[in-house]
Amino acid sequence: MRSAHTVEQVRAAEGALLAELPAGTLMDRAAAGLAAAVVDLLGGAYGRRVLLLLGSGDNGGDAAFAGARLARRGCAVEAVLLGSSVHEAGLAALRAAGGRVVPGGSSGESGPRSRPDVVVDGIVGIGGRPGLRPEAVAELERHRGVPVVSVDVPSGVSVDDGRLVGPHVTADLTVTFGTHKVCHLVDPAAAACGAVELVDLGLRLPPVDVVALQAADVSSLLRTPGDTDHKYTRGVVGLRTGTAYSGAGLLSLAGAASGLAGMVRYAGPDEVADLVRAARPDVVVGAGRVQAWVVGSGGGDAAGEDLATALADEVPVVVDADGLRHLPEELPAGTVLTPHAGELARMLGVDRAAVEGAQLEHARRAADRWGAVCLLKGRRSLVVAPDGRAAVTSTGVPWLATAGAGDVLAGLVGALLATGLDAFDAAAVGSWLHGAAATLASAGGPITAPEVASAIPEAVRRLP
Ligand SMILES: NC(=O)C1=CN([C@@H]2O[C@H](COP(=O)(O)OP(=O)(O)OC[C@H]3O[C@@H](n4cnc5c(N)ncnc54)[C@H](O)[C@@H]3O)[C@@H](O)[C@H]2O)[C@@H](O)CC1
Ligand SMILES: [K+]
Repeated sequence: MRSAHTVEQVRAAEGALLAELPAGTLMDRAAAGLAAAVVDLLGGAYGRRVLLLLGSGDNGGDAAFAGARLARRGCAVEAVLLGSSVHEAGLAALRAAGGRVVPGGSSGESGPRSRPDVVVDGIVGIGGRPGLRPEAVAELERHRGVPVVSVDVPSGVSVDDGRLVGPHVTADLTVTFGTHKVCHLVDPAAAACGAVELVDLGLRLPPVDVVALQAADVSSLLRTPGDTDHKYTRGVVGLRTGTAYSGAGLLSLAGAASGLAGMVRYAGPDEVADLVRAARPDVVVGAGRVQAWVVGSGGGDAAGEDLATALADEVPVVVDADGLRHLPEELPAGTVLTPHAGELARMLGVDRAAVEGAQLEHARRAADRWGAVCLLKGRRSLVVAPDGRAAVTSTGVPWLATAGAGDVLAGLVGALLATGLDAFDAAAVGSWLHGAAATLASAGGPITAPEVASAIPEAVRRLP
């Protein structure tokens, strides 16, 4: 599991460790890891040109000490000072190792002599306010096209919530220390991190609020059938979907009928039921006892009625698409809402851009408002529980942004709920598997929603 901590948690853990260790130990560990990552990226050290962008805090200190290590290994290291002050010990170490300070600025004459092979962004770290000063923006602009390694976080991003609220660095690689921060996992900031590498500092950290499941976590959460299981003990998932748009109904069914639950029931309108009978002999048509319902996908105006009927059964419910327009004031614990950014914006009465810019905040608002798990679909879908816990989905490919993919996801989450997973785990595991299935189906090329559904069993088979 990848875990992300807040700045406050990191500071507390660092403080405790700093008190036990000789001065400079943590920064030395950070700088060693950072220098090694830069050498890896460059494919060597000797003769490589490294440009450090140094701000005034310890983030710049990390970069300067790493620069000293790189200079000792034969890199030509230059530094531009962008802060009102500089980490003096770091700068002294850099100079002693042969690194030199060069003026910044937009003119080629006053700056570094030749194009660097890498820019190391030590402008600000976890102590930074979001945004960048104009000098920093100009300096970054000047080296556009050169790979950027960010120290701890891409400078300028909002570290604790993953927002982007002003100019920021867009990194190829971010080398972070001690633990992941929220901005490494949550979009849109996560998209600015590039690849993320974690350097262990030996911090003792508290439990986390934001995680990203890995394959092994999914494997241990997934309920696999035992010798004594039969179809009913494995769980029955029911669908009241496709009332207005039969295609969406069939796709939610395809997601639900991927073999994870013991049985799938379709309880939608007769016209769609006829299609279901023809397409899916494994699906039982007609209402009956279920352990979880899926409603809303392709539901149109009837989705409100479908939702009310499902809720009356007092089993967990996945509410998708049109169902999200008919939410009652309060929902029972165990409900999963699956909006995309536009739907969540409508639910909360805000602009879509506001949701896209602050995804964690808005998903948390919805989870809190309705007392339900909110699965906000996006490049890195977010699953948030009413108590604020969040799981970020790290699987998937851009090709997954295709019509009907959300219907498949709703069905899949419903099937997982029916197997007995709680709402948070069902949504997190479902979202992870959905992304993994998309990656398998895509194999680098375009995909359609039915192909994603068909690849779910293979995604499960490949779990460790
Ligand atoms: N605390 C520790 O024990 C460790 C900290 N480490 C490093 O220390 C960093 C945190 O250092 P600091 O607390 O000194 O803070 P930062 O280096 O993140 O930045 C704070 C400084 O930047 C200025 N600043 C704030 N926002 C700015 C902006 N938008 N543009 C320009 N300047 C801005 C502030 O005035 C302050 O001088 C971490 O990110 C990490 O890189 C590592 O060395 C590991 C150990
Ligand atoms: K940085």
